[in-house]
Amino acid sequence: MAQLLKQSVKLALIQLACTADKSHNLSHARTKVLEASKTGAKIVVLPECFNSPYGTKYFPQYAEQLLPSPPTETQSPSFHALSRLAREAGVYLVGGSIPEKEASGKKLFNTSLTFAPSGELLASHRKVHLFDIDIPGKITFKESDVLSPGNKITLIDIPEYGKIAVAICYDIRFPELATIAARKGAFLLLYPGAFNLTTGALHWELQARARAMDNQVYVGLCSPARDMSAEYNAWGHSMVVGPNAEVLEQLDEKEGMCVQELKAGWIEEVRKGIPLYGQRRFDVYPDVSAGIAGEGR
Ligand SMILES: NC(=O)CC(=O)C(=O)O
Repeated sequence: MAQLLKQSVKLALIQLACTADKSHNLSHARTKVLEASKTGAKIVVLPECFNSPYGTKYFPQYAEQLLPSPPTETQSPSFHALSRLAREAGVYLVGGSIPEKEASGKKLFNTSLTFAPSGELLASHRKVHLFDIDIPGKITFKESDVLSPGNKITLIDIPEYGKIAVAICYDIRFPELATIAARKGAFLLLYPGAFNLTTGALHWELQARARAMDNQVYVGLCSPARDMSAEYNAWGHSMVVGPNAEVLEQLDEKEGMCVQELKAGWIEEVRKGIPLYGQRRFDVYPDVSAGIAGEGR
């Protein structure tokens, strides 16, 4: 049987210090992505909302339409900066996420764009599950006050390496998305995400390891660095987890970068030892991946 990850590849997660200045965030991301590419990383990931503060009052102000053609560059600065950067660095760039304004201008989304080393847009993922929570005395957040949800699972076929899945932050709490992506052959689940000091301490590592353990795949979570002067304090702790749910690397809360080699053959080795894949009982419960098309764009 063919290996899910066709050849070993270095993954870099950039835990970026994000500010309220969009053009600074874009140029700082460029510096860090170029630094990541010098380590030999071929898949590079930025955090959720890396070009804007994370907060519902900021999304309308920072949102961009995603217009690929040249005369519209001023309307889509992040789209163009990420595309150019993927080409300049020669990497597959999972551009964290940015607030997106739909063409009609009516709806806003939290959207992740993935570019090939040619600069071509390979996929866009709109956060499917919006972050609406209310933990008394701790944190209340309601993305759905201003954002609309996406409606697809995003699987991206990278010819040299295999399939990866991209989803955003709160999406990780819904294991169906991960299971469907893994059953459709993903070797890596990537989540740009910004948990906070309450939910980060409770669930960040647990979620990453659970998705890896359930599906026996690699998982990467990429957070912004923590900024205690911002209204929303990100947890940080970007991490790479292996298919045995082993934490390969985890940062603290400060700006930094995880660079890890994902090893071809390791997923198959893990699945040989604990052969969940041949032991499922679809005669007892349904296959959640049946009939669902994972799409790139
Ligand atoms: N920010 C999010 O989307 C999710 C989060 O912080 C959590 O699930 O906790």
